[in-house]
Amino acid sequence: MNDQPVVTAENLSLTFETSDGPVHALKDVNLEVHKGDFVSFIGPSGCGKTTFLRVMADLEQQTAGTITVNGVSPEEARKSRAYGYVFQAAGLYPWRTIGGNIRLPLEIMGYDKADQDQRVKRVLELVDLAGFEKKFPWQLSGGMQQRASIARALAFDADILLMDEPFGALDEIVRDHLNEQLLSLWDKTHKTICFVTHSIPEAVYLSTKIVVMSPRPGRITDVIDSPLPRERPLEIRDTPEFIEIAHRVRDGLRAGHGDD
Ligand SMILES: Nc1ncnc2c1ncn2[C@@H]1O[C@H](COP(=O)(O)OP(=O)(O)OP(=O)(O)O)[C@@H](O)[C@H]1O
Repeated sequence: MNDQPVVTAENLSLTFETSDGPVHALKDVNLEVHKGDFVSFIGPSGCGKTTFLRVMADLEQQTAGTITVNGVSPEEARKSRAYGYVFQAAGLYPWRTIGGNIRLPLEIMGYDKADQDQRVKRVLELVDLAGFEKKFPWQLSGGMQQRASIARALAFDADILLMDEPFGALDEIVRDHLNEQLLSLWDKTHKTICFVTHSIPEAVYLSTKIVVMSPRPGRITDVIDSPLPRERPLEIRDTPEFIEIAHRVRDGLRAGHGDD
């Protein structure tokens, strides 16, 4: 694993001023994410998972502390197209085909037509949707739509994929399948992935690093570097090593609740 830091947050805090008073969405967050890491953020609602992803992506600004992405500010990283962002809802435009949806950011960024065609084809193959380019979103299952939205985030070769609970709305079997596919995609593309989830098994199955968070104020309570191998069949979830990490995550989540 490469040791080059992709994200470095130091004493990062973000307080929202609201009519009900200040909301401490993030308080003194310290974290390093390395190139090629698969990092999951797990914690109860309101612990700042989405806010942290949004700060990385330059969609929100911290009120104290520092953060760098690829060694520069989130704004500079955004301008150099360092990120792809995948949301909980696939967010595909119903009037555009799957290919048309993936092509949209490429059109906006001014890629020429031949380059667009080649990129759309490549990312559809990566997410196992070759042949679905001309279909409309409503002709695909929920899981396939989510894969299309991942393809859209991959199309312009961002090295960092920010994924905010992308599989949260899907049933467990579909989710298992997408988790396997996501790991294989991560392996093939060497991306750095930051992934928000509420699911302990999902976090443990996917991650090289698990960041456990707690609310009020939003903070990190544990960072677990996973000892699991990179190669992970779904059955790994029944092994003692897997169960031990899952226990540690659960304990971290319980301890955070106890602070309320
Ligand atoms: N724009 C905003 N204005 C005011 N408060 C906000 C804003 N965005 C988030 N918050 C508050 O900041 C805290 C952290 O929110 P955030 O969405 O990051 O949590 P989360 O861990 O992602 O939660 P969930 O799992 O429910 O998505 C919450 O208390 C939330 O209400």
